[in-house]
Amino acid sequence: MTATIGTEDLVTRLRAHSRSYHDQHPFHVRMNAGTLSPEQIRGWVANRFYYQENIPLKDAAILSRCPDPAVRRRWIRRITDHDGTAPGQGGIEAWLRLGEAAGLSREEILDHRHLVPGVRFAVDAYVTFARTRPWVESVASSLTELFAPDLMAERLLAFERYYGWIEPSGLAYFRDRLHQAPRDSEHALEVVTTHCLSEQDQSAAVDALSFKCDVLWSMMDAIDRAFTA
Ligand SMILES: O=C(O)c1cc(C(=O)O)c2c(n1)C(=O)C(=O)c1cc(C(=O)O)[nH]c1-2
Repeated sequence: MTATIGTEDLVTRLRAHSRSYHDQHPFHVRMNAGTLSPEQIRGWVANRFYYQENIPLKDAAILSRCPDPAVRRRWIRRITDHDGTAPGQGGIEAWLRLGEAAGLSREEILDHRHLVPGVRFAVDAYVTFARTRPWVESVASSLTELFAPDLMAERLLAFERYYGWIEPSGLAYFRDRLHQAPRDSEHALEVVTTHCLSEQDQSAAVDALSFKCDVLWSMMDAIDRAFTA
């Protein structure tokens, strides 16, 4: 028989990954300290768009592998948050508006001309993970969102304070995520703690979160290398 281990332990192990979250990446540290140039901010926005575009594909992959209607009913909300329910709505559109507010054209964001190989590889690896790993592991990999709200709040303050050349209406994406991310991560944590009862399943969940921290970190490394002289 496989031993059952307390969920408190699991939550502690998962939360400990805040230490490898991308908020501590030197590029983010410089962003929040207000020392990035407009070109560097634009490079980050254009590259992060590839992540934004792929999040709904990743969530659709999770839905396609999840046998539980109750989980699917809540998880599907993530897709409509990003895609909206009509043209001109949703998070992907909000990110495009952030790009425009920062001086990029829609066209140059959508055609990926600024996308660097390392970001493409990291994001594609995240989507492939969701398509190939057990669905609960993919849910666990989304738990970086436990750590996202603090970074979003810090980023909002930094953008308002240091990057006044960005049209303030372009920051709506970050404001929306401030309440979406806690709602989403609370659900993901509920799924993981309900389904991962054996040491083996709990370790797989922790490994999935570790993999995701690496995805985010690799994206930042690639952006930093491409846009820092
Ligand atoms: O700007 C960020 O630092 C950040 C981080 C993360 C994250 O921690 O995965 C997400 C987002 N933003 C985000 O906007 C978003 O929609 C999102 C979805 C997910 C996910 O894994 O399902 N993470 C994140």
